Amino acid sequence: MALAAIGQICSTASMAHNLAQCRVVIKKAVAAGAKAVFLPEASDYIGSSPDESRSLCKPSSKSLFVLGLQEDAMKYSLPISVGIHEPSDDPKSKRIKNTLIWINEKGEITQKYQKLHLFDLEIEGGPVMKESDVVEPGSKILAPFESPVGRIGAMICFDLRFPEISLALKRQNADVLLYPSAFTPTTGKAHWLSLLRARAIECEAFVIAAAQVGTHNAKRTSYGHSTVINPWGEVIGELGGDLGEEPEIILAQIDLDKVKKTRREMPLLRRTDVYPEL
Ligand SMILES: O=C(O)CNC(=O)[C@H](CS)NC(=O)CCC(=O)C(=O)O
Repeated sequence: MALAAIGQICSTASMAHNLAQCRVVIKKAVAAGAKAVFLPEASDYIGSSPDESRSLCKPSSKSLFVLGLQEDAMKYSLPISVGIHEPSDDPKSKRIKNTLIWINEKGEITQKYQKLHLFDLEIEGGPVMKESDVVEPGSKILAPFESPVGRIGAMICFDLRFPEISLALKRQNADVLLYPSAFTPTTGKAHWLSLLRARAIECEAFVIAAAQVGTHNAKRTSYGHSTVINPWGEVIGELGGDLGEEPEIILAQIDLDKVKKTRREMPLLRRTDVYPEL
């Protein structure tokens, strides 16, 4: 049993401002005795145009945002999961990476996951997004890794719509599924909670979804509603759709016995003789 802190922020193009918001979350987490902190997708920045997003992008070793979080992780002996942007490995590429990094309690980056599914959306009279113009997709699932709150399976935002990836992580014994996100208000209202609960129920795992909230710039707003769900599908922590006075957190006990008990009481044995194993 360990306490997780999930922070909800509103990133802008100012990395200093975004780091300050994350530090409010971290301070609250430390005061509460949390054993790990979870921050949203794109916590480092949300640009107002593809060009701005590209120009703000730096290697994590040179990002004041990432260095600041590494310093805090070390100072408080507190691991941090956070969504950031990184340059492509191909110096000629015009696209950047949408990455989740795990900073351990010594302040070292020990895990990286690059978002597999990119969000291209064109809703009539609604939001239009073309993430694939700016972001290059990853090409592998990150094997689940150990943390103070259990074995973590990392995904990002739009990955939530693809159960194949969460099922593959569950098959590798993930206890906790992460979906750091920046959902649109339109799709969030319609689908966010149902998808998160479905992933928790079908994987019999905890789901931790730290979300961006509120108005990032004249063109972008996020749905918020950061959520934590247990392996039975019950919402054990939830925030609202406004930033409020300052970034808020959810504190949630991650009880790994609940994962074992749920999987023991209702085994979900797949018919891989009939359909392929994921
Ligand atoms: O722009 C950035 O830098 C950060 N990235 C995002 O906000 C991404 C891509 S635009 N958002 C999503 O994947 C939302 C998915 C969603 O809303 C849904 O599946 O309904």
